[in-house]
Amino acid sequence: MSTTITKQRVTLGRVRPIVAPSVAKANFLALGAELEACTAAGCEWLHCSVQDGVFVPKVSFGAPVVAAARKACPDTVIDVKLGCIDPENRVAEFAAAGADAISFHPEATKQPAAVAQRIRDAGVAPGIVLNPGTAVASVAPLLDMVDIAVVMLVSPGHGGPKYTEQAVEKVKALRALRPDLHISVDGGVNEKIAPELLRAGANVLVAGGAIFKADDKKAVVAELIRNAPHKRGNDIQAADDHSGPAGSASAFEDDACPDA
Ligand SMILES: O=C(CO)[C@@H](O)[C@H](O)COP(=O)(O)O
Repeated sequence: MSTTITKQRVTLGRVRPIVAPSVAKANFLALGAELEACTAAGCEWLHCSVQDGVFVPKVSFGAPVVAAARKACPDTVIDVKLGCIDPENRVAEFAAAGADAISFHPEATKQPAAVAQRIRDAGVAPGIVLNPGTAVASVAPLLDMVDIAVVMLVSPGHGGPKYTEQAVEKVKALRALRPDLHISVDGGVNEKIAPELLRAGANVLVAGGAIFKADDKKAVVAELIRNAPHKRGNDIQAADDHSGPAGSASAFEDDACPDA
């Protein structure tokens, strides 16, 4: 299992709650100001959902927008999710654009382990994305090769139902397998379902509409992680239940939190 620092901004170990606005939902006419407002509100990561119109039916944006986000927010983690066929062909481009993390769909490539290694060799933290139809068992052999698992609550680009309960079960299973992993949840995440996802063991909340539609982004960020199990006095049982070997502590830090 990798326990080293992959790149300065994405580290492994005792995880903490992080809010990652999904840049695709920003107002592109005011992108710099929108992203700066997110970081000022306490968002430590920015989530860039790249969709190629093939693996994901919609087209979102590419490396120039990622580079713009990097420029607007030089100290923020730029977390790229490649909704692209053959992600191996995109790694160099997004690493050069300034990505700190690149996640990909295992189904989008014939050689997922090689893609994870290519991302790491580029100095970027690798991650895998689990669509609603992707089982944890099917990605288990890859888990030791990545620093992030993104659990989708929706089918990217398709709309349709939100698979919250299935996502909660996947998060619990992933947390049991990798106590130090960044486990991200994505797709319709809001203040109502965030507590359940955090209790299950997720620590990165990707939120698009919830953040970008809000006038008071700081209040939304605070509300999203208000019941995070890392906070003293809150119920940390669920996180402890999935924190790895017997006797190990909760995966959640006690006191590192954007609004603490
Ligand atoms: O890439 C995707 C979905 O395909 C996500 O990153 C969404 O764009 C998140 O936005 P909300 O569903 O939270 O509004």
